[in-house]
Amino acid sequence: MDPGEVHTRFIDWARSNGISIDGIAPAKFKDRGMGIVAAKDIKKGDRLVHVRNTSLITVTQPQVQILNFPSNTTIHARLAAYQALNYEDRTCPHRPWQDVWPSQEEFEEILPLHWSKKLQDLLPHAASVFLTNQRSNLERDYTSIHAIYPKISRDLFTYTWLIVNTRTFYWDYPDLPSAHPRLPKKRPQLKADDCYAMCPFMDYFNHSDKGCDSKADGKGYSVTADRAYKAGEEVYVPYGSHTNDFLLVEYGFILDTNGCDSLPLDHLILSQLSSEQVEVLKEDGFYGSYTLSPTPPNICHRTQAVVRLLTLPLRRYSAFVGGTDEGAGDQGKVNEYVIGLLVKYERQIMEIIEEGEGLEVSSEVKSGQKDTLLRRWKQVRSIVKAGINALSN
Ligand SMILES: C[S@@+](CC[C@H](N)C(=O)[O-])C[C@H]1O[C@@H](n2cnc3c(N)ncnc32)[C@H](O)[C@@H]1O
Repeated sequence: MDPGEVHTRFIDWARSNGISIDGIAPAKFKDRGMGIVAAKDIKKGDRLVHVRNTSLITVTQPQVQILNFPSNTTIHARLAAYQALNYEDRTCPHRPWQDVWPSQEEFEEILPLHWSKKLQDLLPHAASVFLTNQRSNLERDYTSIHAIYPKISRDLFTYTWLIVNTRTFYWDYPDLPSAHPRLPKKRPQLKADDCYAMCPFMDYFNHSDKGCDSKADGKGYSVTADRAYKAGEEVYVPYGSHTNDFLLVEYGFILDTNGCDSLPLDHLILSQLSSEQVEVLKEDGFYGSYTLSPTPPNICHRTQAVVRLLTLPLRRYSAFVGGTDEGAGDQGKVNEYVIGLLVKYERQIMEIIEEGEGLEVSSEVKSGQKDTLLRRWKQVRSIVKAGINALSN
């Protein structure tokens, strides 16, 4: 189970930097880089790792604070710039940590941001929306950093920005008092985008929809075993309740089994609405975020509402959203409408899968990228089929 020299050096560095590691070790896995294995049998509730708050990298750390950023620079951009400024410095204090991160080439292979346009154009709609947002956030951050640190190249910034994106943990500064001047904003105003911490060693854990519990408190960050593990088993930490489209764009992989997976239906439904219907839905708080899940009840309450507006007299829709009618009497009509949309979508999916299968592997279309894209589309088709079957019965 020897993880290799750079990893052994990093573990020594980690232990001497306030990180306790108990019963687990880094290991290399096929198709997912490094991860964590149980180095011995582990009991449920055992603490596997603790990272002291002073070993985290956050914007309140003095070495990040001394950098000069305009006040509207995002936390993501500040951490990425800090890493970029240190990246070429062999004497940087956390060099052993940087040495175990995935390379730029590995990101180019797995992250859709780096895929060719040909493949990006074939992404499922939800993934393509995530990618557009990611691209515009990166552009915003690069523009603000380039203005003050022009020596940081776009390539290096993109790399460290993606390192931050794939390797940070949620940290709402529990070690600092509520109105501490080092907080980016006063605590009650903290947004999720402010709560980034880079967490040495913790960032070895791969994601699964089920796994160990991670917890932050005033002393630092820790991971506790969610169940018993046999020596040699991989140990996961869930990154959150994410769909496979989100995981693909933000982290560069999809899960074969993902209890949090679903499909947004907005791209099928919003185009069916008249401008009056859009107004009604906005007023009632039911505009957008329509979802299809692979398991019952398959269509969410918001989808129930919008389809009622599309297919029934206004008063029946109003009774449903107002809660005076549960809507069972109209369910057949709602299901029939959604099945119609899904059957049409399934035909489009088949065409896309056919197009994807026909792509020749080349420098523009790497075989792993094509494989991931097709796997995702086949998952999308299964969710759609499950929806059609459930609603037909
Ligand atoms: C926090 S890092 C985890 C450690 C990482 N595997 C490494 O080699 O350093 C997150 C990255 O790990 C990979 N990853 C995490 N969970 C995965 C999984 N279940 N399957 C495939 N890749 C995974 C993805 O590349 C993701 O961007």
